Amino acid sequence: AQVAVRAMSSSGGPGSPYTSLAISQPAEFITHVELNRPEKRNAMNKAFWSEMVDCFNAIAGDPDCRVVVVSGAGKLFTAGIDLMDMASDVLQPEGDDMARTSWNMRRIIAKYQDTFSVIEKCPKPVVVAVHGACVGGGVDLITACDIRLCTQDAWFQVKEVDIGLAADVGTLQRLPKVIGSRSLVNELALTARKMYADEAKSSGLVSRVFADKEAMLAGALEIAGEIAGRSPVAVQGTKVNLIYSRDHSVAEGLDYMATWNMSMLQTADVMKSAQASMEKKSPKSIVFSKL
Ligand SMILES: CCC/C=C/C=C/C(=O)SCCNC(=O)CCNC(=O)[C@H](O)C(C)(C)COP(=O)(O)OP(=O)(O)OC[C@H]1O[C@@H](n2cnc3c(N)ncnc32)[C@H](O)[C@@H]1OP(=O)(O)O
Repeated sequence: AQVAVRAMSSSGGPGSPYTSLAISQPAEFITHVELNRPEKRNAMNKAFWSEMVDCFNAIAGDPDCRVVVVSGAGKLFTAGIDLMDMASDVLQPEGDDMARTSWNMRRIIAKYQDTFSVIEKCPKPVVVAVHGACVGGGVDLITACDIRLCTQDAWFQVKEVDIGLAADVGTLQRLPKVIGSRSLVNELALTARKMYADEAKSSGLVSRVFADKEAMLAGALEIAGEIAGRSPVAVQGTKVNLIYSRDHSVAEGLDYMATWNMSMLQTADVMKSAQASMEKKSPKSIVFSKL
């Protein structure tokens, strides 16, 4: 996995294992994953749905990556699922009878769900930076990320009802956990109305709004740098436990945490970090072992 991530540095061109993504390493321990079909508004084609899984599995196992930034190339973040590819893949499951066809359809949907669940399962935090439109599958994608940023011109649309389906790859499950108002989630999902940057910020979908894409990417890299400079044991344990706690009771979360830290507290990172803190040094001055 590690080799795959290294090999794909500055990809998108010859030698890259990906056709829909461009991967680079803008700074030590930071991986930038760019949705890279700008001429098709980064519409999520067949290649994209499987390449994201390969890419994030590789990132999960790469000790030289501690944090990921995701953004879109070109005019906007993404136009959602590729409507041209959709007909041939999702809408034509094979099977000798209804049971078998349905079974195959279920398998296809589960595979599509993996494309974004892999982001959540990756222990490295993922910062997503949205400019322009974020449509349909784009909302599924960003709700699986850990930190969401956008530009002032960004808009978000749970578009699925407009194309005749209930969103089935994460939005309906994760968006209610991201923004506090159930009523707002219902309104967005049932009407497919666009939500603009200011409302995205006030509702809690994004934590920061930037004037333009350049400022946003600089901001994303700054946040990523703060994360990458801290103990990977602490950071990855924090992500895993935050997600666990979101889906469990407080008592279950505390129990899981105790089990997690009974081993993870036995790390040199605690002593190194505590010492730096006593000496009023930044954690970024510490050299942590790779994880
Ligand atoms: C089990 C499956 C689970 C997944 C479900 C996911 C569901 C969804 O994602 S629902 C949402 C589907 N997306 C859409 O309905 C958006 C369609 N696109 C647009 O509305 C506009 O393109 C957009 C507002 C995003 C941008 O407009 P702009 O004027 O900037 O660009 P266009 O001139 O429209 O497009 C430029 C070229 O890109 C192609 N393209 C855009 N979107 C898609 C798409 N979703 N699928 C395929 N291709 C797309 C467009 O055809 C143009 O191509 P070309 O004519 O060759 O230049």
